[in-house]
This record gives sequence, structure tokens and C-alpha cells, in this order.
Amino acid sequence: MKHAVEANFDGLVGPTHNYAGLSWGNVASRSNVDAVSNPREAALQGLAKMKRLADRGYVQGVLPPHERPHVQTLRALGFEGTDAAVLENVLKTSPSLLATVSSASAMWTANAATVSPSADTADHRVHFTPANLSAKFHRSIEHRVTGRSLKAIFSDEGYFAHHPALPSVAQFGDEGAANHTRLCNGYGDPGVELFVYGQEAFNEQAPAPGKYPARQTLEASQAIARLHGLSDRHRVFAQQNPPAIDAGVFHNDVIAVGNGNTLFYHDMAFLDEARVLSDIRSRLTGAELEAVRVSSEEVPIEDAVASYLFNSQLLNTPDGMLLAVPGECREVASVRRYLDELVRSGGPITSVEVFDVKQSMRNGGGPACLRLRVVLNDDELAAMHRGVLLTDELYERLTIWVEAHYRDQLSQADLADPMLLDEVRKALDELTGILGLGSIYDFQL
Ligand SMILES: NCCC[C@H](NC(=O)CCC(=O)O)C(=O)O
Repeated sequence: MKHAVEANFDGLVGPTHNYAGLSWGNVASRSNVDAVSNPREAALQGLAKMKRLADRGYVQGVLPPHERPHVQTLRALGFEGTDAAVLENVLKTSPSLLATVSSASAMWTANAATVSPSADTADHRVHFTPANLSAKFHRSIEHRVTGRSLKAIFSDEGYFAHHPALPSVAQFGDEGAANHTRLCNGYGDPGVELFVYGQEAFNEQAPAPGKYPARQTLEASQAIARLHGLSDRHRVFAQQNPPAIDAGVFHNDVIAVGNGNTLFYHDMAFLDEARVLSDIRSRLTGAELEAVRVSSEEVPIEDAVASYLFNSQLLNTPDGMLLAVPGECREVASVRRYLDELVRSGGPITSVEVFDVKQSMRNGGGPACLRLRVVLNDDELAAMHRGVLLTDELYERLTIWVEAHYRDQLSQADLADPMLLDEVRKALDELTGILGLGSIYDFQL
């Protein structure tokens, strides 16, 4: 076994972070529609989370925000003229369309891609597939730039394999690592990758949610597992419980999180819980599965969704696991009670820490949504582009950069301001310099 670490790559919140209510099925996104956002605070909250974890010794990376508003998408939809004219016209024709091309949603990097560590894959390389995010138009325009960023960071083909996103249609809807978790003994040991899907695309008889969309299909999950070269002993497919989706659980990471040999989940997470657990148990080697199950009596599903209890990061510490939860967990009585008992229970989770990511939470993105996990062995860590790894110096530079370029309030009407687009491009051009990424944005190519 090679020594490996779990690196977390957080999405740096972009300068157009706003509340447009774009995600039907995501309760927070809908309930904060038209609220005035604070992009500067959002980015600083994200950086503070990264810094705290880096200070604790975790390998912490940064993924850059995307260019928004994305004028190129508007041009592909027939808007013409200067960039300012395009923005003016789209505002007149369809303010909703302007909102969709302005979202800073690339911050939720748990949706950026699915990543399979080299200990699991047939060719022993780390495999990446950017998620097509085809369920929502505003997110479906992310994968090309996400792919460029990942290739720029993990460029050595001897260690890293990159696949294009799956076909962008509902039947292959793929939401990336938000529906993927890995159970293992040590990070460098062969593991079991759990792919959770909301619906089968090619089987109309199969169970499906009735109210809200299922964003991930079985067919997409199977395709990713094939592309990544995961044999049967490294993969398990599980259907999300349709009533959970209808209660606002639009990704599995709103109702379950795994780390090492531990799966922390709500009793409503899976359609066939017993089979999921036995499929994992029969494949996991070197360790026994620790299933930490939260019952609906302890935490009703509505409270799990309101608090984002499960959208937490579950991290190894020298003595047990740390659950890094959003501040909202302290505001929901059942969850507060549950967490107090959890750390006293003698189970694998021995500490809880609270992180304030409220700006992101109002759009339905908690601590876990904001990060993409990449397990890397020592050789792979040495081979990647290290300019995106958070050091004290990079943290300082990024904080100064945010303070120089970000607005402290943004409303829907501000999105058409041509000055905003100029500000964004200037900021991002500087950022690719700070991170040493070369040209990744359309306006740089
Ligand atoms: N993993 C968390 C993703 C949250 C994201 N929210 C949004 O896109 C809301 C954007 C808005 O409503 O302005 C989503 O639903 O995909």
C-alpha cells in the first residue's frame, strides 16, 4: 500500500455570487430568491474555512471561480453586438436568462467532478470526469472550464486521466462527487466507491421522486464507473430514497457522508438500506464498515435539510473523526441535541466543529458542497501543480485579492452592469496569475 492523503479542493466563491432561485428542488435556493448577496463576505467565509483546515494540517487546495456573466453562452443563444449590448439585450428579453449565466455556482466543487483514486482504478491512475450538471442550465455550462482547471492542476498523464463530461442530456444527468463517496481502510488502500443515483433513466417502472427532479441517473453513475476502470469489487450503486428527494435532498451529500470505514447517514437516505450496507461490507477490505445511522425520530428529515447536518466534512484526526458542520446545525434543536450526544457515544466521530458559510448556505451549499475530495499518494501529490495548495502566503494573497475586486452587495439588477463583467475579467486574469494556472477562461483564449 502506498501512503496517501485526502486533499480537499474548495471552490473559491466568484464575484457574481447571488441569489437567483435557480434550483427547483433545492429548498434554500428557492427560499432566498432575490435576497441581496454579499460576494465579498461569501468568498472570505470560504477562504476562512480553507485556512482553518489547512492550519490543522489537512492538504487544502483551491479551485478557481468561472467567468460570469458568461457572454459566450448568450452569443451561442443568438445575442449579438458588444458585450455591453449583449447584456443590455438579455436583460430586456429575459432577466431570468441573465441570472442563469451569472451564477457563481461553480463554487460548489462537490459537483465539479467525480474522482477515483489510483488505488481503485484498473490503470492505477487518478481518474477525473467533470460532471455535466445537465439538470440545471446554469450549472450545465460549468464542465468545460472545470475540465480545463483540473487538467491544468493535474497535468501529468502518467498519474492523472481526464475524461470529458458525459453527454449533456437528462438520461445521463451527472452531479459529480456530491453523489459519490468512498469507503476504505487507509486512503492508499483499495476502496469501495459508492455511487448514489436518484432515478433510472431507461426503466420507466423503477421508483422515482414525484415532486422534485432526480438529478443523477443510474446510467450516468455506471458510465463513470466504467470510464474510471472500477471493477465490481470497487463499486456499489445505490438508489436514493425518492421521498428524500421530494423533501429537498437534491444530492446524496445532503443526507449522507462517508470517510474511511465510516458512513454517516440518515435512515431515509437509501431506498434499500440493508442491501447498500451489505454490498459495501462484502467489498470493503482491511476494515469493518462503521455505519452511523441517524433515525428520523432523532432528526426528522426536514431538520436534516434545514440544518445541513450531513453536508459536513468528515475528517480523520489523530484521535477519531472530526465532523465539520455548518453553523445552522447549532440553530436546529434536534440536530444540536443529536450532535452533543454523538461525540459522547463512543463511536468513530469524536469531535464536531462549526463553520460559518452562511452566504453559500442560503443557496443550498454547505461545507461539503464547497469541496472536492482528491485522494493522492505521495508521488501524485508531488506531481500535481502545487500553486493551488493553500499556504499562509496564498491565503494572504487571495484575501487581498478578494478585498480588492469583490463587491459587498449584489442584487439581480446589478447583473447587467457592464462594469461588473469588466471587474470579473480583471479579477480572474489576476487570479490565474496568482494560482499559476495559465489560460483557462474563454476570455483568455
Ligand atoms: N451542492 C450544492 C449545490 C447548490 C446549488 N445551488 C444553486 O445553484 C443555487 C443558485 C441560485 O439559486 O442562485 C445547486 O442547487 O446545484
